[in-house]
Amino acid sequence: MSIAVRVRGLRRVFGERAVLDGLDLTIARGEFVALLGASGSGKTTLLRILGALDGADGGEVLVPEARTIVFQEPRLVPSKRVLANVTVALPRSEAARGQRALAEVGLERHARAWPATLSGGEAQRVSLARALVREPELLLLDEPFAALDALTRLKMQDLVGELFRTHRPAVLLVTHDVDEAVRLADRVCVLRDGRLVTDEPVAVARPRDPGDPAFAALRRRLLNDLGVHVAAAPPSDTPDTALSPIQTGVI
Ligand SMILES: Nc1ncnc2c1ncn2[C@@H]1O[C@H](COP(=O)(O)OP(=O)(O)OP(=O)(O)O)[C@@H](O)[C@H]1O
Repeated sequence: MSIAVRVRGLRRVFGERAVLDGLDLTIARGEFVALLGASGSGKTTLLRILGALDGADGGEVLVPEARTIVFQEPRLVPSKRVLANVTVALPRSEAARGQRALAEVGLERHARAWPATLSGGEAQRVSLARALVREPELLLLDEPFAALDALTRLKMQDLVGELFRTHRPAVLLVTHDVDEAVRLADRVCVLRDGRLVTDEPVAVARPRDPGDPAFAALRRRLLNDLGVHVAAAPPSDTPDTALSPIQTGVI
């Protein structure tokens, strides 16, 4: 297995608290890993360290040079048109790639638009195009769909799945949404008390259907690992409307 990310014994301390405390994580090249954890468990801290936006207090972190982060908010430059936002980090000679990246996220006709005229979902697609145009070996996604409405979120998940299959970067996706993690990832991890308490492959056939018993069983296990106790699946004659919000998998 060729490795994209190797983290050993990672420690990060804020004040008195070791937010990351002996964390180990390996991501293979081209592997999609989802990271779940309660609010404040240190997910963003880990992502920021992998993206070199923050330093570690101990341990070993090996990541590829070619890496990019997509945040919850698109962080576009308001004074640059959409295409210029996408190509901002490219040499001028490679600007044509920006147009192709926009086409991949379905926004080729918005190349000359200003960021302020885009919807939230469109702006986030631009930020994905900006990240992928550099062909990163590691793509760090920090709750990239959290601010979007449920329908846009599902469409974005499909898009990220497609882009992942085309570009094949290693991905670390931080999310609060257990279903999103199970839909997209090759492996899911749960961060608690400074380290990964769960790290397991997603053994659910693709395309992944939340109605698949293997999907539901993994969801239930992950929610339990996150401290949310969910009863076993209801009998099949129970109407869907009986599902509680927790069973949608968003923590
Ligand atoms: N620069 C900082 N200075 C002090 N404390 C910090 C700093 N950055 C993060 N923390 C603390 O570290 C803990 C973990 O924060 P982090 O943002 O990594 O959690 P998270 O799991 O991403 O949470 P959420 O899911 O709510 O986004 C929190 O208690 C936070 O207050």
